[in-house]
Amino acid sequence: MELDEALALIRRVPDFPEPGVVFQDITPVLGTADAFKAVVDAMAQTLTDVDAIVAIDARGFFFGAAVAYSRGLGVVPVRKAGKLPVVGGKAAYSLEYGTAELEIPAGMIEPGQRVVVIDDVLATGGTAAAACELVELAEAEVAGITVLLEIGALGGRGRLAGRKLDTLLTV
Ligand SMILES: O=P(O)(O)OC[C@H]1O[C@H](OP(=O)(O)OP(=O)(O)O)[C@H](O)[C@@H]1O
Ligand SMILES: Nc1ncnc2[nH]cnc12
Repeated sequence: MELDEALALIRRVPDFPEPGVVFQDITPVLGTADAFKAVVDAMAQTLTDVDAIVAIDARGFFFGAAVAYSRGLGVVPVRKAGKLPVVGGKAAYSLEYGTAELEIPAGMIEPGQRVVVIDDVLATGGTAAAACELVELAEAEVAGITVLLEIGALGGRGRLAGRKLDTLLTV
């Protein structure tokens, strides 16, 4: 399947999870074998010199794990607070529809490693910026951020200024 056809499967759901938000639902991309492959392959091609992948809880796990597997890399889950048994660092952040805290597992990233952060959607950039903060807290380098979909009007790209940012689609 062509990448464009795969990306066209993303559904826009008005007023979810709260009034005024247009939710970009990537579920049909996950559930359609050819689309999932097209998207994962395209995300994997954005990586250059990389030692590890950080994938963001929860939707980022699908893409981060698949990209890591396809590139022969490990995947480090950055999780919503309270889910990891051994925590290396914590960062609070706000996103389009709320606030939360992310945690990185201890000892999974070596100082100096080049790490790419992977997620499904970039909106305000709060989540991705927090994940980058955690990578840098581990004294590793953020080699890039790769997302499937960027919501341009919410300014996430500006929040990540100076970093390598790859997105397959901007709406
Ligand atoms: O750029 P931002 O404004 O920070 O928003 C983007 C984040 O929002 C969504 O996650 P959500 O917290 O809804 O969690 P989920 O993946 O568990 O559904 C999405 O998967 C990104 O991680
Ligand atoms: N509008 C949106 N759709 C899907 N995921 C999101 N994360 C933050 N804003 C979002």
